Amino acid sequence: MPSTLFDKVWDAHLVAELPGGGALLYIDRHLVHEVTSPQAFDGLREAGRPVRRPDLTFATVDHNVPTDGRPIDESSLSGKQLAALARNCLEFGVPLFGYGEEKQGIVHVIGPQLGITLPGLTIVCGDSHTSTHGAFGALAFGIGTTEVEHVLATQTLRASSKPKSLGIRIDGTLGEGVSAKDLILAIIRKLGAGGATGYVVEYFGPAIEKLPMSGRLTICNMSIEMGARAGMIAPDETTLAYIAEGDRPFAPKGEEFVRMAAHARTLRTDDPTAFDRLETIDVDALKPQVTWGTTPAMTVDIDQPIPEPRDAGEERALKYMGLKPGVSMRDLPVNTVFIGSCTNSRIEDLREAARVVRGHHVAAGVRAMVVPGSEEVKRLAEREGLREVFIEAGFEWHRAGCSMCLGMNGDILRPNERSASTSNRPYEGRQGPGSRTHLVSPVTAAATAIAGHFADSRDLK
Ligand SMILES: CC(C)[C@H](C(=O)O)[C@@H](O)C(=O)O
Ligand code: SF4
Repeated sequence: MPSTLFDKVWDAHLVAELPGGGALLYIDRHLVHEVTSPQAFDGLREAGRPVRRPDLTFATVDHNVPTDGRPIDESSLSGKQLAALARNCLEFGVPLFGYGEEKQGIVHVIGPQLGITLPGLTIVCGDSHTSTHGAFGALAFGIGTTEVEHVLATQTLRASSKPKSLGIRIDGTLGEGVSAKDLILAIIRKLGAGGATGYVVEYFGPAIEKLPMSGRLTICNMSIEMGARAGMIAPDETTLAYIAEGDRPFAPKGEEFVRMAAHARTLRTDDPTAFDRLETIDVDALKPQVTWGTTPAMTVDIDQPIPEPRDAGEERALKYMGLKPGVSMRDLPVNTVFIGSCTNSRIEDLREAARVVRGHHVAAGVRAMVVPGSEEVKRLAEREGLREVFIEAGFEWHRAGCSMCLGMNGDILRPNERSASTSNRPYEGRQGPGSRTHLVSPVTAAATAIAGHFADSRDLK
C-alpha cells in the first residue's frame, strides 16, 4: 500500500499505540517560548523531575519582547514571563536564546535558521504556528501547556488518534508580484477557515517545487489557519541546500549531513492515492490576495470589491472592520503597515519588500514598520543595506520579536486603526483592542505603505 510523507514520519516515531486510539510519539525537538512554558516548568518542579533531554530542548523569547528599544517593564505580565523563562532555563539546564542575544528571535524563524529544524523529525512547541517547520518535511505541531510538561519530562507526546491526510497539489507558476503568502491565502479562501480540520496537509506539485524555503515556511505556517493539525512539504534538493548553506550551528555536518540527506530523499509520498483526500489549485492566474474580514478565509483579490456578506459571521466581520460591500479594496486607506511575524519576517521577505520600497517614500500619515524575525535576520539585512532602504523610505526598523502580530508587547494599533500586515491572523482585537487587520504579502505591504492604500506592487513601477 502506498504511504504518505506524513505516514512515514509518524510510523518512524511511534513508540506505542495507546488504549483508546491515541499514540505515544517520540519527539526529536522541543521548542519553548515564554508564554506557554511557565506552568509546565512549575509542574516539573513540583514533581521533582528533571527535563529529560535538555539537549533536544531549545528556548527563546519572542512574544513579549519589546522591539523598539524600550526597556522591559519587570512588573508587567510580559516582564514576568520573560524572567520566568530565564530562571527556568537556568534551573533545568535548557539552552535559552535570551533577549539581546545573537540567536534570539521568533521561535519559528530561528528553528530553521539555526539548523534545529530538519527533515523527518518530530518537532513540537507550545504554539499553534509550529506547523511552520513542516516545510522541511518534519512533522511539527503545536501542543498545549500540559503537553509541554509531558514532553519536557519524557521526550514523548501522547497524541490523540492519527490525523487523516490531505494532499494539496499546486500547479502552475506564481506570477511577478504574487508570492507564497498569496498562495496560502488563496488555499484558505478556497477550503475555508475550518477546511482542513482533522488533517495533516501535504503541499506538493510544480508550484511548490519552485518555491524557496522561505515561501514553503510561509505556506506551512498558515496551515493551522484552516484548522490543519500540521502542514508538510517533502524535502528536496532546495531543502538540503538550505540546510547546508549559511551559519546553522545545530545542523548536521560532514558524514552526519550525508546520512541525513540520504534519509531525507526517502521522505516523500509514494503516490497521491495514498492521501485520504486530495485538492488541487492552479496559480497561473493568481493575483495578490488581501483579507477583508476577521478570518484568513475572508479574502479577495486586490482588485476586487469588498463582497456582500453571505452570513451573520461575515456581516459581523464587515461591521467590525468598518467596511461596506462594493468598496474597492484598492481605495481603502491604511494607518499602519507591519512587515514581520513568523509568517513573513525572514531575510527573503525583507529583500522582496525592500525591492519594492527602494527609491520611494512611505505615504504621509502612514506608520510603517519592519520587524525582522530574528536578530540574525536583522544583522543580515543590515549587512546587505536593507535597513537603509527602509529607513530612507520612512519605515521604522525594529529588533526581533512577534511585535505587532499580536498585542502582547507594546507594538499595537489604536482602536479602529487599519493595518496591512504580513502576519497570519486578522482576528478581532489581535493587534490591539479594536484593531482592524488585513493580511497581505510582504510586497503588497510594501506597496501599500508607499501608496497609503492597498496597492499591487506591480502598479508602482
Ligand atoms: C501565544 C501563543 C500560545 C499563540 C499561539 O499558539 O499561536 C501565539 O503565538 C499566536 O500566534 O496566537
Ligand atoms: S509571530 Fe505571531 S503567529 Fe508567530 S508565534 Fe509570534 S505571535 Fe504567534
